[in-house]
Amino acid sequence: MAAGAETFSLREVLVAFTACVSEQREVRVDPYLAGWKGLVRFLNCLGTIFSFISKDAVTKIEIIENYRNSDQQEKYLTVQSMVEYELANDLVDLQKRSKHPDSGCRTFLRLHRALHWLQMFLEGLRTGEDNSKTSVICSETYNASLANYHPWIIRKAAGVAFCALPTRNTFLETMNVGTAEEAVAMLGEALPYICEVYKITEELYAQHKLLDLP
Ligand SMILES: CCCCCCCCCCCCC/C=C/[C@@H](O)[C@H](COP(=O)(O)O)NC(=O)CCCCCCCCCCCCCCC
Repeated sequence: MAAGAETFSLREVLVAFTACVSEQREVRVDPYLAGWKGLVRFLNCLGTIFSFISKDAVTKIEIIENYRNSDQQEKYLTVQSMVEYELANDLVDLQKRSKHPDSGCRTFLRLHRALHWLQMFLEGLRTGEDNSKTSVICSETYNASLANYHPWIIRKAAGVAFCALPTRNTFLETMNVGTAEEAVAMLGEALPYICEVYKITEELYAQHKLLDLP
């Protein structure tokens, strides 16, 4: 485990996702990115074998952060306002990546798909047997979700990296939220919020036919 892991608690990350949904049922971008940044820090604690994954996540987080720091920052306050602004101004490549290869909409979609994996993975961890293998939970949930969007070489590299994951109980303790039982309880509290963020985004993207953005 890399230095710094002991000062890090996954609770703060999950709390960020609980702050994502506004009273109008909009998804706030800043806490969403804060949640992902925390997950990336956690992933980095698990070892350098995961750095190709965290680098890609960081690239995507930074693309959206740049929009949040631009002249158009208020247009990127929520996922709803981002979609509305980019579509109204023709800022999204709908068929193939060309004029706007890094639109907020296509970049956010990549994180959104990864959130689906996260939701399934955390649920698998929460309900798994004490001595079950995190690597198995991880690869099963990855194959059922994100893998469908990844080329063979990425799937292969991901599969190799998953083998480095510790057992479920060690993994739960690495989360620094107390005992494995306490970590499971925290997952139970946090997961409905993550599911809600996922569901709202999925509905929005489906409504605008954006779920297959190149
Ligand atoms: C705990 C183990 C973590 C395993 C992570 C499982 C997810 C595996 C994802 C593999 C992605 C490989 C990197 C490359 C991806 C890109 O090709 C691909 C497509 O992008 P493009 O359209 O711009 O080309 N990118 C993506 O799909 C975005 C992937 C973002 C992955 C972020 C994963 C962060 C994982 C954080 C784990 C934290 C675990 C917390 C547990 C309590």
